[in-house]
Amino acid sequence: MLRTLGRGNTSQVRLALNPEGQEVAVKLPHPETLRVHEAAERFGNEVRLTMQFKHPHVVRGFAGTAFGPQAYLSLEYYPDGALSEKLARMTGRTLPDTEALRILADIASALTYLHKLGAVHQDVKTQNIYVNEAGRAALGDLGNTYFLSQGGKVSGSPYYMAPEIYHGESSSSASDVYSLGITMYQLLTGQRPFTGNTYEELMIAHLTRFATPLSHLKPQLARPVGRLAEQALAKRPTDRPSADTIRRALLTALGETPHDEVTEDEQPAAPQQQMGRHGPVARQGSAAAPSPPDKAEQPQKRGWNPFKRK
Ligand SMILES: Nc1ncnc2c1ncn2[C@@H]1O[C@H](COP(=O)(O)OP(=O)(O)OP(=O)(O)O)[C@@H](O)[C@H]1O
Repeated sequence: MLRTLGRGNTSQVRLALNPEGQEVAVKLPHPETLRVHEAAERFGNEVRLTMQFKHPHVVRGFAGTAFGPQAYLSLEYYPDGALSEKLARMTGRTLPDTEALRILADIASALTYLHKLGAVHQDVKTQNIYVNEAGRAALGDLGNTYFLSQGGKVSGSPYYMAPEIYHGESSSSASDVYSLGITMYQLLTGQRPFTGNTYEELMIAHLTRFATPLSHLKPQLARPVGRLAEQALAKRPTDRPSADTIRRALLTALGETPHDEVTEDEQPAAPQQQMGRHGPVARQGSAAAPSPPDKAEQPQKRGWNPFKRK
């Protein structure tokens, strides 16, 4: 292990060299994570799904052990850390438009892929986006991800959480699209559409307020992108566009011709039988847990965690 890259609620992440001499980020669960059943399940879920999904814009997993004292996950290393951390280091917390559009197109592409497979990510936010030196982005933290056909515990992060999740309803591809809409707004304007000093204030904002139209805040933005970002924040899930529609508009705004997303060789491999120390995991679903606080962006109010559901 070369050095510590960061610490989250569940694990610490260290830089290491794999047997091929390549730099990798290694996630090691905290001892408390392994002791608490739900947290250990969530880590195991992340290991299993990260190894299962294969997509250029989903953080790549190289190897892992889902459960037990030797549990770990080796991941592609991103020298800039999470996008939230990169933004916090930048004055104004905004990226040039082309960089923001590219990151959003890549994340919309990752969601298109997951949704096509019947999976829901449940935690799209800048803390879970990683950008490489070429400016290409990948969606990480699959701890809360689940397949709709198998069911899973609903979770999310209050700044990014769709109205129906606040209502206690189930998550869906549309609730991921809502979180993508918040991320679009944040990356393209430098501000969040909904703010609050308490969980309740934030909930009321998401349930009852309407964001200032992106076209007002950013008149130079390609109209279809602005319109779709606003529609992504629709209160009713059925009024939101698909991740693929958003992906196509973002690519068009970048001057590219969008092609179809999922190809044969992008399908996930069969579940990795050798992974768990105690045999393969039968099915995932109950592994989700509330999201972590974001150290860089957390409001200064004590006793309230804007990244945890009540
Ligand atoms: N692939 C990576 N490359 C570089 N740095 C990383 C990578 N993955 C994680 N990190 C760093 O480690 C920190 C902790 O990672 P992460 O937030 O995923 O931890 P976690 O405990 O698994 O998550 P959670 O808090 O959601 O339970 C990140 O904020 C980031 O700084």
